Amino acid sequence: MTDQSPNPQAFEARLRQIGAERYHDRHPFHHRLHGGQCSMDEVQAWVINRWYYQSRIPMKDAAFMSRCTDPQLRRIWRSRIEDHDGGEAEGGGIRRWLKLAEGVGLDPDYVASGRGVMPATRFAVDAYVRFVRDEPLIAAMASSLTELFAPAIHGQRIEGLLAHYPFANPETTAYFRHRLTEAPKDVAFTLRWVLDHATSRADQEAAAAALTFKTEVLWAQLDALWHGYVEGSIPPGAWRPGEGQLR
Ligand SMILES: O=C(O)c1cc(C(=O)O)c2c(n1)C(=O)C(=O)c1cc(C(=O)O)[nH]c1-2
Repeated sequence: MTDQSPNPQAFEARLRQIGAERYHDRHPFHHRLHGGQCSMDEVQAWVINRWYYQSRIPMKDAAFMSRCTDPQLRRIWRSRIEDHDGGEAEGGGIRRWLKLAEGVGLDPDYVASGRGVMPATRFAVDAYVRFVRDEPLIAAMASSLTELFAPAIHGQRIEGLLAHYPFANPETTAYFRHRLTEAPKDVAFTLRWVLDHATSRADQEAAAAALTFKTEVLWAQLDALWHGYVEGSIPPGAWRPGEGQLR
């Protein structure tokens, strides 16, 4: 029996359609943030919770690399960890995120401690790390393909923050500017790899499901932020406005 898997162009179009329908650029919290309607409490809540995602990205990439038997794949993948951790002197994305934290008036040590992160943020992000650790390599790689859609949202964010919030300046938005070149580099390689290797119907289904799962990881974090800080239903143990401020 022949496998009627769609050609790579059709498969790529399917992946892009998942982003068009489900990526978190469509979430009302992002419209509010980029449109300048967030209060500073809401901005601080976003920075604290999104920190947890940032902090776990290099850990999920290390989990991925621990499973790669191919040195060439590890060589390429390790630049993702370097982008976030950087060198001791200059740092990387993690340090740039903490500059944003300071810029919005938060104590960077408080943010880096992870205290105050909402349970739903933890559950969503931890699920992503576990997915990449446990699922087949094609699915693990495909789950990072949300980055196909990230440069557009980073561009909107830089523009929106600079237009609407006094804390926004080249230093506090540096995290997003760096991602404008880092993400396309990562995603060009990963998309090519997934298109070349997911040639059976089953692999294409698994890759599409992985990308869908990842859009849910991102969306769930913003739903939690909205419920907690826009609607004011802060879960027990989560950050409360006024805590963790820069002195
Ligand atoms: O601000 C965003 O909307 C956004 C989204 C995503 C994404 O699509 O997963 C990432 C990032 N930023 C990001 O900064 C980042 O380093 C990153 C790494 C990954 C990944 O899955 O490996 N996604 C993302």
